Amino acid sequence: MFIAPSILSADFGNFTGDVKRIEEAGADWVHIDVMDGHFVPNLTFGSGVVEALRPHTKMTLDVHMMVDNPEAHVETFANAGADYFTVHYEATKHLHGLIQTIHKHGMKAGVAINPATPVAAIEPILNDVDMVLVMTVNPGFGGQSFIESTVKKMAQLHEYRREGEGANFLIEVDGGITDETARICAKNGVDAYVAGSYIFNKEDVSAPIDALKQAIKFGRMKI
Ligand SMILES: O=C(CO)[C@H](O)[C@H](O)COP(=O)(O)O
Ligand SMILES: [Co+2]
Repeated sequence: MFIAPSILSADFGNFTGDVKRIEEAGADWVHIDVMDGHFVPNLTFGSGVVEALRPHTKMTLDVHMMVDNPEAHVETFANAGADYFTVHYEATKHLHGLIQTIHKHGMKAGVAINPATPVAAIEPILNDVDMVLVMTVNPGFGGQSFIESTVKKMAQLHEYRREGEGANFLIEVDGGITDETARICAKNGVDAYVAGSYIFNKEDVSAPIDALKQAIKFGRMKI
């Protein structure tokens, strides 16, 4: 299991300090939400934040691109030190080619699906990706509530991975993740858990990270 705190809810004036705090508290990845004000209404940050964080942590840098035309940014994020580069199915016309380009640049390729997008839409590329991100809220903002109807997509992906030949992707969830919702996701085969407000809204970030790990362990026993 991978716990991936989203720095969307961190202190924008002290990203390196907050990244050190989550690393010491046992987080595995840093989730970096890139928003362009077009694909989603919000604007956040670009590859400069990845480049600035890279020397300060050994954690995997998990970049979530909520932008139109993600093709234009593959090279800069690869050079900045991103490990996962996850693009939205809804944001590109040439998903298969984009996955190839991401791999050519030495990054792991993820594909994200919005709550209204079915798993069937990405089935043709499931054997080509390293991760599928099931959005459990509509993208754009932190602090929203988990959308229950997304759970069956986790189960479908888990089933596909178990039955299908050549499928080797991780399943990630993002949005409204708490100990309660993480337990539901864990029961449905999820590997990576993004949480922003649940972690950073607490004084002591180790308590929510520990609570997530416990909930996931418990949920996995029910698979
Ligand atoms: O991609 C995102 C929003 O589009 C964020 O990663 C996500 O919302 C995390 O925030 P929270 O855990 O507070 O819901
Ligand atoms: Co995200």
